[in-house]
Order: sequence, then C-alpha cells, then structure tokens
Amino acid sequence: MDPTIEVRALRKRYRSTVAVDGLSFTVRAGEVTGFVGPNGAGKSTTMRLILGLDTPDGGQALVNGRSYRSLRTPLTQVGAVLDASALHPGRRARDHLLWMAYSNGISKRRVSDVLEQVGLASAARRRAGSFSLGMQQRLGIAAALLGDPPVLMFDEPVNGLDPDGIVWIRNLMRSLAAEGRAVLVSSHLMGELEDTADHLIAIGRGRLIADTSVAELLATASKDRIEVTTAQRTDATTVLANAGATVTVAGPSTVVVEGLAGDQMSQLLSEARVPFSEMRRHRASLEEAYMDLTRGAIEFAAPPEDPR
Ligand SMILES: Nc1ncnc2c1ncn2[C@@H]1O[C@H](COP(=O)(O)OP(=O)(O)OP(=O)(O)O)[C@@H](O)[C@H]1O
Repeated sequence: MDPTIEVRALRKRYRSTVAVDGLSFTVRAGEVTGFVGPNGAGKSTTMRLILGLDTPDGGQALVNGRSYRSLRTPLTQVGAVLDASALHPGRRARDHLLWMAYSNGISKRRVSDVLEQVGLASAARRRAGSFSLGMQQRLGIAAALLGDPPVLMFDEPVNGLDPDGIVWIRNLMRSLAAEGRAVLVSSHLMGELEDTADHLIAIGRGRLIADTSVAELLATASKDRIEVTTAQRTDATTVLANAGATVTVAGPSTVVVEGLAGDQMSQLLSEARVPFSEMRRHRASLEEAYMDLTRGAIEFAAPPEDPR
C-alpha cells in the first residue's frame, strides 16, 4: 500500500471554538502537499489529531490505513515536527536522538545518519538548550527522519530558518517526496510553498476550502490575466478600467489586466493612442491564485465570534 494520510470528517471543538469542522482530505505518496490557511484555521489541531496527540470529537485520521495510536512502531511509519522548540534543553543533540532510537527499536547507526543529513554532525555533542531556532528545527527534522518513515509532517518548518536553511528545507521536502514518501507541510504564507508543493489543501475556520494540484491552480489563475508593458501606465489603466477590466499595477511600466481579451485591449489602447510595447499571458503567483481561491469566502479570515 502506498503511504498516505487520510482525514475523514474530522471534528475537534475546544469549548466554544470549533477548531476542525468536518474536514476530509488525503495526502498522497510521492507529493509534497501544502496545508494552508490563515492563523487559527485549524492546521496544527489537524496535525495533532493525525498524530494522536489529541482526541477527535468526530471522524478519524489514518496514517497508512491505521489510527496513529494503533501503530506498533509509529516512528517508522510517520515522522513529524510540530514544535521544534519542545526539546530537553540540557540534553545533547546526539543523546536526544539516541534515546528516541533506543525507545523505538531503531538502530544506533541511524542517529549519525540523520545528524549528517540535517547538517548537525558537528553540533552532535552540544546541548539542545544552546541551539538557535534554526538548529532546533534541524534537530526536530532529524528526529522525524530517524525511523526512515514513509509519511512526514512539518508544521511551519521554515520558522526561524535563515535563507540558506529555507532553501535546504525546500530541497529536503522535494527529495523526500521524490523518494515516494507522503509529505504534508503547513504554512500560512503561500510564497513559502510556491516552489515546493505539488498539491494544496486550503482550510479556513476548520473547513476545507480547496483540495487542488498546484499546477492546476496556477493555470486557472493565470488563464484570464494579461500583462501589458507601457510607458503610460496611468493612461492605460484608465482606458482599460473604463472598458470594464480589473487593472493591477505590477511594476513601474507593467499592469496586469483581467476581464478583457488581448485583441480588445490592443484595439482600445490604439484608439486612445496609448502606446504599449508588449502584451503577454501573466503567470500568476501562488499568492494571487490563493487570493482568487478564497475570494468570496467572506468569513474566511474573520475570527470566530465569541458567543459570550
Ligand atoms: N488546546 C487548545 N485549547 C483551546 N483552543 C485551542 C487549542 N488549540 C487550538 N485552539 C483553537 O483552535 C483554533 C485552531 O487553532 P490551530 O492552532 O489549529 O490553527 P492553525 O491553523 O494551526 O493556526 P496558526 O497558523 O496560527 O498556527 C484556534 O481558534 C485556536 O485558538
């Protein structure tokens, strides 16, 4: 069976807050799946429910077809980094991993392997309490990889990483997926997932908003947008907006136009004697595609009402 995470009609309520509200999705093998939504959308809660760290009020979450709590050797089935700073500060990095390996029946050799893999080999004897946030993230990732699991979950993994670290983690996630693993990574920033995710699960207020391939999402968002290069940006904006288009400034001499066909735009600009040098299909960013996706979901970003 291919490695997967399956979430089915999952529900979790904390007093008056419904954190996860009937959520269903599948994370497939061989892909990086981005798990996105604004702060408080329910991403971390969903991940905790998948890992059996919390009990759902309804529905179920399965890892490789079984609930986490019924897995006999969980670290060899799923590795996760939810809160990288949750470390024993006095324990040395290597000892932290050795203890985990020992208590999970994993060979000692894996400890050196994963320390090497995350770039912490030279810091193996340092105490975790002296680690920067970025090093803590790397140690958390080493722990997640220890059991060589086919399923991996990362909650906001770029937090605290410097630009080199961000590139490193992107490449790591891509290579883990290329090895056939199922990788779920949460973020509230779309830009972080632009070059990483193959698939996207978007949620808002605990509910599913979209379950889509990134390529499809970008193609749809790019389809009706045309980029126009003109030295007379303001005039072009006026002419095209008057004809009913939505015009967005994209650079000193570039506007992105939505709602008009290319030949209509050339005609309008020529008639108004507004010169332009180039007209081409706009390649939407993941951020733009995400805004399209969530437009209309009016309550999406609003905080839940306090009933008191
Ligand atoms: N242990 C808890 N007790 C009470 N409320 C909680 C608890 N954990 C989460 N919540 C609430 O559940 C909702 C979902 O929170 P969650 O942390 O899952 O969102 P998130 O999408 O991970 O947000 P972020 O991007 O900020 O990490 C929020 O309203 C949060 O306040």
